[in-house]
Amino acid sequence: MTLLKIDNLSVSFARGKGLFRVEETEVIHGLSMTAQAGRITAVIGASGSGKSLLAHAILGILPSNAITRGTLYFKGAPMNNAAKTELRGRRLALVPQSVQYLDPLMKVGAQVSYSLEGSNERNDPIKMKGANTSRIHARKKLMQERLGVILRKYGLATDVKERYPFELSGGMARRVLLSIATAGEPELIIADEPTPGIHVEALSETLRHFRSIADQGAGILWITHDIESALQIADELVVFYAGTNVETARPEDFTGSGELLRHPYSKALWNALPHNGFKMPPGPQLTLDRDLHSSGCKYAHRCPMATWECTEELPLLRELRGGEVRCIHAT
Ligand SMILES: Nc1ncnc2c1ncn2[C@@H]1O[C@H](COP(=O)(O)OP(=O)(O)OP(=O)(O)O)[C@@H](O)[C@H]1O
Ligand code: NI
Repeated sequence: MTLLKIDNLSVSFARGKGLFRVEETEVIHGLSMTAQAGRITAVIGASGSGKSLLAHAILGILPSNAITRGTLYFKGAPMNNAAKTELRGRRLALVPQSVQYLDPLMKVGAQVSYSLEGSNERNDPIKMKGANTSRIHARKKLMQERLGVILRKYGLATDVKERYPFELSGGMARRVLLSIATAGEPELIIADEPTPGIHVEALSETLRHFRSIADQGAGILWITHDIESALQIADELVVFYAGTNVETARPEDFTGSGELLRHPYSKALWNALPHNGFKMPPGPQLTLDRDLHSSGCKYAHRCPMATWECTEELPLLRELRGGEVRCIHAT
């Protein structure tokens, strides 16, 4: 089932220029992709390619000078800002990049309980309408039990709920972030770089947790720099380049010298990995500014296959060999 559909999303930032003029810089263009229930969709691509902005656009937390165009659908219904606020933390959850997103002045138990509340309306056997004291007690007990269950699920001892974020080790904090994101039983989880610089064991633990969350039916949008770990758990990989998606591939397409990949940038990204010998793509490294101001394919200036047609307009996303590609020359 398609949980999230992004249709032709663009994001620009408005900047005052002089007294009366406002200049718009478009950083995401023509982005179209989906996320499915029970599947992990990895979003990979270079720094600055727009991955985090995509997450923020979905959650409705872009800065106020951002201008968004295009349509986002959650289970077929268009999401306006009111819908995003309604869905956020309930049916849509974010696993943030860092522990700094935890409230430093609030005990862990309270923070996890807060997101448990999110699942109440859908999932509460003890109705609060016309509540009396015994119902309030019963509900409190139920919440404590649920809190215990979720902490145990992520290997956290019960006493963790009495701790403040600064009293957590790095590994514990990561598990707390996972508990918070999953406590409300969201249908779609957006994980923005949940694994930078963590050691191998912790990484494989995190990957296992995400896989099991997806196996239980939630959709996961996994935003990462780390192609290797994305390949271990993702059902499909969406490759970003300079603010748009250039390819959707299956994990098994990342093999050999990239001959199964569809877009020249995906091939270059794959071949630049250490075990593939750091082979860098030909052509000059462009600054994003120059990339963005060209109207055609954002990769044209670096692409060995580029022809003049490539600089005319942004190539449409098309289906190819069981995946998708945004390149007129791909076969
Ligand atoms: N508030 C903002 N105002 C103007 N430009 C912005 C703003 N936020 C992000 N950008 C620009 O949008 C582009 C995409 O940024 P984004 O953070 O989405 O990249 P990313 O792919 O998540 O990178 P990383 O892998 O480093 O996290 C960048 O070029 C960035 O400079
Ligand atoms: Ni980012």
